[in-house]
Amino acid sequence: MTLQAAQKTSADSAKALYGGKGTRRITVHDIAAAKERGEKWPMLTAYDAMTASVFDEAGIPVLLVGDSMGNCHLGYETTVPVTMDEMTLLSAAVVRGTRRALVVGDLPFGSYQEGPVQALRNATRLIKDAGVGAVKLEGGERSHAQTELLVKAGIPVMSHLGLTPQSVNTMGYRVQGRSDEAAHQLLRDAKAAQDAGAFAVVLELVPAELAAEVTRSLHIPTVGIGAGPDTDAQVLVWTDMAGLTGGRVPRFTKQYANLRETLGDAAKAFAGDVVGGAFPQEEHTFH
Ligand SMILES: Nc1nc(=O)c2c([nH]1)NC[C@@H]1CN(c3ccc(C(=O)N[C@@H](CCC(=O)O)C(=O)O)cc3)CN21
Ligand SMILES: CC(C)C(=O)C(=O)O
Ligand SMILES: [Mg+2]
Repeated sequence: MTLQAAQKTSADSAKALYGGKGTRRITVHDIAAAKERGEKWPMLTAYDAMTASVFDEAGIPVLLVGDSMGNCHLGYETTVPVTMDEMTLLSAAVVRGTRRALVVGDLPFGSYQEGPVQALRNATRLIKDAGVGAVKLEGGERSHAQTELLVKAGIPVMSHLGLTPQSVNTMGYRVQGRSDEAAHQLLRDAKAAQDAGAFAVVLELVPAELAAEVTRSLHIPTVGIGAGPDTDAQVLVWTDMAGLTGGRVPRFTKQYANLRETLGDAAKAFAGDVVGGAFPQEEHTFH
């Protein structure tokens, strides 16, 4: 498929999710309706207002302010150091840059593990101070009480299972759910998330067959990343998808542009013009 055709397909599917209107923000009800209609939808991460506005105008219906901002935006090695202050600041920027997308904010490591009350306090901050429409947290059974309290309080929750990067220090970055026991645990986690009231479940780095089984067993949508073709939605980290991430990227990523090269070339051209005296010219100059 050509990129243009791919873009058209993406815009069309987003339009379907918008119910053909596209004049208001997507809600979790639109997400539920898309699952009933069997529609697939795209999700991207975003960490700033300008990039978010590009994705919003491109028709991406759901934007995740991921704690992947830790490595993709803030220069940390992992997502583990990301704080509530950082999440709140960048989530607010993404909300300001968008008009139609449902903005989901990740709850960072240490902001909900103490228990439901801590989770509610921090999720409330993202809802009130940043203006996000939903939050995401890692863990199914282990985060059941947190999810339940947030949903009771009126905060939509997206759950995140499989590879949960906030646990990198215990699990590493390996494919999850390969053994029978691990597959059964993933199914239990997915059910726990659904029972607690989650509106969607991210499945990261799990075998495609298992992701398909989880997708069939739930009435809420699954959002895959490295989980094969049979989830209801797909999410990618935007800097990976656009070719801006430096160094190694996960094998499940597809690169749709090469922003690293494009930006580098622009910077080199500017530098050359300054050194060679070709910039600024008369049209850039005031008298
Ligand atoms: N830039 C970026 N992209 C991501 O997708 C991402 C982040 N950052 N940060 C948070 C988490 C961490 N993620 C990761 C990190 C590493 C692998 C990785 O190295 N995967 C191996 C597969 C390992 C196996 O076969 O078991 C790979 O080769 O892709 C995967 C997901 C996904 N998330
Ligand atoms: C990879 C997605 C699901 C995520 O949690 C993030 O970007 O932080
Ligand atoms: Mg995350």
